[in-house]
Amino acid sequence: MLRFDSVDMRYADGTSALKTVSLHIPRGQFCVVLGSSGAGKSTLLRMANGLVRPTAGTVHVDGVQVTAASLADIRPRIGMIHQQFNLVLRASVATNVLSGALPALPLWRAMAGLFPEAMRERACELLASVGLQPAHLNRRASELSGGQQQRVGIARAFMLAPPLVLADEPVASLDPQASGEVLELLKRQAAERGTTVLCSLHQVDLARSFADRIVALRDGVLVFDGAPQDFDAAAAQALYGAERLSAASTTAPVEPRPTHSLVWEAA
Ligand SMILES: Nc1ncnc2c1ncn2[C@@H]1O[C@H](COP(=O)(O)OP(=O)(O)OP(=O)(O)O)[C@@H](O)[C@H]1O
Repeated sequence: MLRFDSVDMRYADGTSALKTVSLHIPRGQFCVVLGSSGAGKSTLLRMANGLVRPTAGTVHVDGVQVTAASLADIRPRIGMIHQQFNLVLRASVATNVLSGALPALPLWRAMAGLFPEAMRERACELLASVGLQPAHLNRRASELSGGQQQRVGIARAFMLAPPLVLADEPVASLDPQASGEVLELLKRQAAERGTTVLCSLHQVDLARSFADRIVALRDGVLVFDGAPQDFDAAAAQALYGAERLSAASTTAPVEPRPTHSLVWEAA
C-alpha cells in the first residue's frame, strides 16, 4: 500500500533528514513511527503525500509513484490527521468534516461549498461513528475540546474512504486520557475499513498498545522495524537514550517544536 524505497531527504539548508530509508507497509496495517524530535518522522509522512520530494529514492502509494504529475491522483487516496488538528475554527463541525471531500470535488463546487447530498450524509455518519452527537454538527469547531476536535479531524480524514491515512503525532496536543481514546478510535475506524495507517508518535507506551508494527528512526536512519512486543526496554533505550526515555514513555502532551515553512494541507 505504501512503499519507500531507499529514500534520502536533504533539505535546502543541507539538513539530512532521512538516509536510505526503505519501508513497505501492506494494506490494512497500523504502523507507528517512533523517534526523538528531529529524527525524521514528519519528513517521512510528508513524503507519502508529496509535500516533500525525496532527494533520492522513490515513494509509491497504492502502486502509483508519488511525483508532481501524480499528486492529483494520489491526494484523494490519502486522509490526513494533524497534531494541531488543523480545523477551521470559525467554521462548523459539519463544514470541517466535509472539507475532507474537497480533493474529490470540481473546483467550482468546492469554491461554492456545494457538497452533494451523499457527502453530507457521509459526514453525519462519520461524526456519529467518532462519538459526536447531532447537536455538535452546527457548532463552531472552536467550541469543542481538544479531544473532540481531533475526533472531527479523524472524521474528516475518512471522508473519501481513503485506503491510506497519515497521522502526524495525532495525540501530541492531548492529555493522556484523550490520547488513548483518540488512538482507539483511529484504530477502530481503520480496522473497520481495512485502511492502512502510518502514524508518528512520541509515546512508546501508546505505540506498544496500538501499533501492529513499530518502526523507529534515529537521525534519519531506520533503526528498528518489528512487532510491538519486540520493541522492548533495550530497543527503547537504544532509540532515546536513558535520560530521554522517561519523557518518551509518558503520555503527557508534548510541546510542538517550531515548524519550518512547510505546512500540512488541510485535507
Ligand atoms: N523545511 C525544512 N528545512 C530544513 N530542515 C528541515 C525542514 N523540515 C524539517 N527539517 C529538519 O529535518 C530534520 C527532521 O525533521 P522532522 O520534522 O522530519 O523530524 P520529526 O521526527 O518529525 O520531529 P518532531 O517529532 O519534533 O516533529 C530535523 O533536523 C529538522 O530540523
